[in-house]
Amino acid sequence: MKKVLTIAGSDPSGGAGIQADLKTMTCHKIYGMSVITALTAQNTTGVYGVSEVPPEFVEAQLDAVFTDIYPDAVKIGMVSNKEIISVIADKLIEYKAKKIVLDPVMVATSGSKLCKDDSIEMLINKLMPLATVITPNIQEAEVLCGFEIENKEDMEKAAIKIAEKYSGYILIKGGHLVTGSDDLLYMDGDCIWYEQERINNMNSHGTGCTLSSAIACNLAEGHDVKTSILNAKNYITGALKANFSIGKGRGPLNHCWNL
Ligand SMILES: Nc1ncnc2c1ncn2[C@@H]1O[C@H](COP(=O)(O)OP(=O)(O)OP(=O)(O)O)[C@@H](O)[C@H]1O
Ligand SMILES: Cc1ncc(CO)c(N)n1
Repeated sequence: MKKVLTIAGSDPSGGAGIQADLKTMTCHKIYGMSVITALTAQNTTGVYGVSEVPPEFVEAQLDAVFTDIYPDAVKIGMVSNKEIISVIADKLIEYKAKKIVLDPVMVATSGSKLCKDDSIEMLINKLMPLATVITPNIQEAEVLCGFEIENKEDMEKAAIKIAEKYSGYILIKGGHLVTGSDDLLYMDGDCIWYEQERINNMNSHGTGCTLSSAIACNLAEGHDVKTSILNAKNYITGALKANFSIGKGRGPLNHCWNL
């Protein structure tokens, strides 16, 4: 069985963060492991509190995992401050971690901030260079490129701009565009569009976490980046189409739809 590690925040309501990642891994028949960076008090209606894990304890968790069960791929989600980002980058370098999917989580679906403004530079300079693929949504891509994105043409321009600072694969997710849910993969001047008709389902809490974990699972299985994204996109589409509906707000996906 392949092993994947998620480094992310906890969502006690089970739709996003660590919980979404571990469910996704289990439904891919992958052995999932988790290093928790922050506790959040959140549910389908919003984020009501965040308690960051001390960086030394993030470090202790990373040591515990890497010295015992070496992951075949790593997914990084919510990393909310500079100290935590720095410690993660140092440890990933020390343990020579491979196949790293970085979801630069900045804001929750509900609109709450999940990272401090002054940590973004550290994320760009220390963590992004280690990633095989980064998966910003539209809003996060806007922060990374410095201009507004309104359509697919803007997404291509944004990817070209982000590529000035980052040489790996860039997947800009189009889930927040009104026109459709097409995602753009950019690398070395090549654009690949993963086209998907918009599914009429407001229960999309945790789609970003789930997609990046599914990509990590596919990379761990030995698929290349393009195939991993195609498979992950099919998985997320199925999980949205399953039309699961729980909670009082924007509900989670049905992670088990494929079993
Ligand atoms: N209504 C939808 N129909 C089809 N695909 C969707 C829909 N909403 C999101 N997706 C897909 O889900 C994936 C995650 O995209 P999205 O832009 O929602 O990420 P995100 O904002 O990081 O997610 P999160 O809500 O977890 O923060 C992408 O592949 C996107 O295309
Ligand atoms: C813990 C956590 N990570 C990521 C997201 C983004 O969906 C969220 N809402 N919560």
